[in-house]
Amino acid sequence: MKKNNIVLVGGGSTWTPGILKALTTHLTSFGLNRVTLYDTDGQRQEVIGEFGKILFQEEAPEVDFRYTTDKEVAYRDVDFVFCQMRTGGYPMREQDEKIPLSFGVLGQETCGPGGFAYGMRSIRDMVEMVKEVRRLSPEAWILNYTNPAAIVALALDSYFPDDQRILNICDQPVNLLRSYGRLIEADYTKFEPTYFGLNHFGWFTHIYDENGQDLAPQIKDTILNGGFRPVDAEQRDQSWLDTYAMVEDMLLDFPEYLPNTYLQYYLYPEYKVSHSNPDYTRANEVMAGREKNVFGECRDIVAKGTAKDSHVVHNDAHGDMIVEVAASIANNLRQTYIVIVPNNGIVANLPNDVMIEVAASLGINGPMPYAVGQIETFYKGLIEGQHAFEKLTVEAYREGSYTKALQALTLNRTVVDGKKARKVLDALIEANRAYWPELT
Ligand SMILES: NC(=O)c1ccc[n+]([C@@H]2O[C@H](COP(=O)([O-])OP(=O)(O)OC[C@H]3O[C@@H](n4cnc5c(N)ncnc54)[C@H](O)[C@@H]3O)[C@@H](O)[C@H]2O)c1
Ligand SMILES: O=P(O)(O)OC[C@H]1O[C@H](O[C@H]2[C@H](O)[C@@H](O)[C@@H](O)O[C@@H]2CO)[C@H](O)[C@@H](O)[C@@H]1O
Ligand SMILES: [Mn+2]
Repeated sequence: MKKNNIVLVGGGSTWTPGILKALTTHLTSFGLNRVTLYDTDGQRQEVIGEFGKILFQEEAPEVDFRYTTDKEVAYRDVDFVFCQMRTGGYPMREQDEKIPLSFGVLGQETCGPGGFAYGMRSIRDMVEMVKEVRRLSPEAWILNYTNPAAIVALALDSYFPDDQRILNICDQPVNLLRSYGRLIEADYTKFEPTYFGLNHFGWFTHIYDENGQDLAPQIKDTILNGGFRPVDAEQRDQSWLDTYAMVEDMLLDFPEYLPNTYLQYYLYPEYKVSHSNPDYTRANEVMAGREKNVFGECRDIVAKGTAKDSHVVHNDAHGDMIVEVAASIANNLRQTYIVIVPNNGIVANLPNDVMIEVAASLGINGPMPYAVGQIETFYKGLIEGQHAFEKLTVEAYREGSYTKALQALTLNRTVVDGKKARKVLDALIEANRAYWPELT
């Protein structure tokens, strides 16, 4: 089996320890020669990098592990790029959430105006990353988690239409599959799902088991009769438990398919605003929780000199998914994952240029998505509106167009009112001067 050189972009991410751990537990399916962390923030990355040194020394000493802030070192001679950067960090996520809320509009990291603002920041750094990687490692696979993945995917498709080795992914569908498995006491690894939509905007239509039986009706009944909790409920903050609980509400109103949890923001924006604290949002919860814990625990591990028995890296869908996706591509395993790809006829009644999220077989030539066919009017209408928002966001960025930015926000189901959209946009422009192109 080939031994790969990989770089993790956003080495200082709170998710990096989990990915590093997943790399060490998947060595028999994804061979490693070298693992490099790269981050623009050297101080942040150093804490995780020192933890990584100990982890690899203990679990996989044969792998060359290193961390750097030098792009030339990071991106040269690489087989796989795992990307998870956050331009502007949590302080800007806090702005994305709080600014819209201050106008009575949904404040969320990847949805609505927050997702728009974050997308406008991510595009710049993601485009630069791809250019630099292509200069130094033209053949590398770029697997991207960076959010908002829907907007990032559309932007990268528009900047690099001929690049067949960029794959945008999200761990939420597989998290839902794991959660269904726990709910009905079934092995989720045997599930064969059918799923369609955009990123953070999709539905499971069927979940077949290994005998060909569709488990979706049983899953829906179980949720409607007893609620829904994430597979790792014991490790979740209350806001995530509330989010999963909303799946029951969505099924009561729209019982046809199993919804992605993120649809709650589009189907019930007023409820979500009225249940948000404009002074303490998810960014505050993450800074006080996951960020503090991950960095604190990495420092403790470094002080102790061992990562054995540590909790910083509980086995999570996020780490497993990106490593398994890489393994499936590298070794032509043709396993099925739900990933983000250009539509090109997969959903028959949506335009080709929509970046859809669907199940695909992943092999040496990348994703081979399974056909979905025609979708019904309700879903088509929702997706077309959301796609128009995403497309206008990318065009607003590329053209520096205030008009397109205003159109994007007005089209978004979480905003709707044009006057409100203008107020939110103007405040977001002010907060993002260091990151966005000028919009005229
Ligand atoms: N697609 C998914 O399902 C999924 C799941 C989880 C997290 N994410 C995304 O992963 C990313 C990381 O999330 P986090 O919560 O750990 O954030 P974080 O702020 O802890 O980590 C992001 C890191 O990226 C670094 N960074 C910023 N700009 C960079 C650049 N241009 N080049 C290299 N590094 C850069 C930062 O310094 C920081 O260390 C975010 O984009 C988040 O939305 C996506
Ligand atoms: O609010 P955050 O920063 O905790 O999470 C935002 C991310 O939420 C989803 O990711 C889940 C992930 O699916 C699951 O594996 C587990 O690790 O929890 C994460 C949330 O805590 C979502 O898919 C991502 O796109 C978001 O970045
Ligand atoms: Mn996601």
